[in-house]
Amino acid sequence: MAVHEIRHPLVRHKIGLLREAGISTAKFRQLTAELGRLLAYEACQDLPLENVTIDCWSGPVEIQQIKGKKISIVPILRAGLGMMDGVLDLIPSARISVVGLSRNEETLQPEPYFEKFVGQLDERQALIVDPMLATGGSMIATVDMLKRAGCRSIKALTLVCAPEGIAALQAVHPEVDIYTAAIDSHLNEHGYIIPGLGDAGDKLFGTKHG
Ligand SMILES: O=P(O)(O)OC[C@H]1O[C@H](OP(=O)(O)OP(=O)(O)O)[C@H](O)[C@@H]1O
Ligand SMILES: O=c1cc[nH]c(=O)[nH]1
Ligand SMILES: [Mg+2]
Repeated sequence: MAVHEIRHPLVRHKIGLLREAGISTAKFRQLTAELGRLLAYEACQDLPLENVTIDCWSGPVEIQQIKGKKISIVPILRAGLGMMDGVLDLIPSARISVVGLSRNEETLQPEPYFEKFVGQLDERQALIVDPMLATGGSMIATVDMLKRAGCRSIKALTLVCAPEGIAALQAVHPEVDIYTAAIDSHLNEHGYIIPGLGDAGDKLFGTKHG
């Protein structure tokens, strides 16, 4: 598994802004979508191209198109929705497969509550989006679900990863590449990433203050 921590100055700048305590819901949403867009740009770097001849105004011309596999964006509810629109800005025709998981605050285990996948997942590149990879449990469960549905090509886009979560995902699904804006220090005793962002879902949806 390759872990791509994106070093682009725009990504470094925006992830820094996102860490500010007291950030408004509007600003958190805006930056999360912008980072989703920048990470999607990086994650699509190796999509294969094919040459196609089209009718241009000046006559036939050979152009390049993305070949083969079509993309399914896979937001993990809720927080993954915050990145989804940014990814859709770049890939507006992508199909969307939704996974609902809620991390139990006591056990830190992901509890599934929703799954709705598009068809032909075996022919699609899945781009899972979730701002936080903490213990890795939610990402591992999502990859498990996608594989059970036949998906064979999966990438994970996250804003912040804990080293513990990367190791856990790597141990179970070594072929899944990660594209992230930051690899942080560690998890605290409550399973939160340090320094991290706090609770990304609550910040995006305005369900908790502070
Ligand atoms: O790597 P893990 O230890 O599994 O933790 C990460 C998960 O926790 C958060 O979601 P949460 O369950 O809080 O749901 P929410 O998005 O609805 O707030 C986050 O968005 C990830 O999905
Ligand atoms: O740091 C963390 C860990 C899990 N979920 C979050 O929203 N933040
Ligand atoms: Mg949450």
